[in-house]
Amino acid sequence: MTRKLTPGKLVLASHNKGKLKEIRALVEPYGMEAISAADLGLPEPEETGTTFAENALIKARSAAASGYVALSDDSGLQVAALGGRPGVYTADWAERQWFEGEAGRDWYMAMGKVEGMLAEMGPDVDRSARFVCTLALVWPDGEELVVEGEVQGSLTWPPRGALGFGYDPVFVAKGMDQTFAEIDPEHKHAISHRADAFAKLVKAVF
Ligand SMILES: O=c1nc[nH]c2c1ncn2[C@H]1C[C@H](O)[C@@H](COP(=O)(O)OP(=O)(O)OP(=O)(O)O)O1
Ligand SMILES: [Mg+2]
Repeated sequence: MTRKLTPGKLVLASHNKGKLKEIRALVEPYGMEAISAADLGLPEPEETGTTFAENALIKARSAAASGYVALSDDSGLQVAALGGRPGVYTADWAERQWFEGEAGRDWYMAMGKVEGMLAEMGPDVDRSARFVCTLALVWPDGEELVVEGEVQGSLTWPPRGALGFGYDPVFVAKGMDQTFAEIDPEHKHAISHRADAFAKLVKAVF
């Protein structure tokens, strides 16, 4: 049995603003006060793992050195026709850029790269894809928990919608017509890979 999480401070070991917003909304109802790794001045570790779980553990272990329980999220898009790519390299496919004085990633370029590869395969290419989310919870004394969630769907082009982040404008979940960037955040929280993983975390620690 895993240790339970008691209400209090929780470090979110992510430097992605879109994710931070979603994870905050997920943990706050459980009485957790979410602080980001950046707020604590923690460095962003290099994600040298080859699996989502390895990278999630690298990020959470690094943040747990702060003395607080740490929660990280390593996630990505797996496209069937591309043999599961970009997968753990999803963030890397969007080059780092500076937007209005802030560091960020060029998601439009990344979505275009995926679309270009699919387009080369012809009009009948299998457009199915899934988002994967691995959450790692690490206590400062070394206890660890890893859970994984997913959502199945397909890719659409051109991108639609301005909500969410990352690849949301091109991802349509199974059985839906709207992209993840066109639906309310509450709706995305109910069906996303992050919500799926979080539900498993809740079962284990709350
Ligand atoms: O719900 C999502 N909607 C759209 N795109 C998403 C989603 N979830 C993950 N993604 C894409 C973007 C993200 O950047 C990459 C994961 O890369 P990943 O290394 O886990 O995150 P990151 O570098 O952006 O932030 P950090 O490592 O500081 O948590 O997959
Ligand atoms: Mg990352």
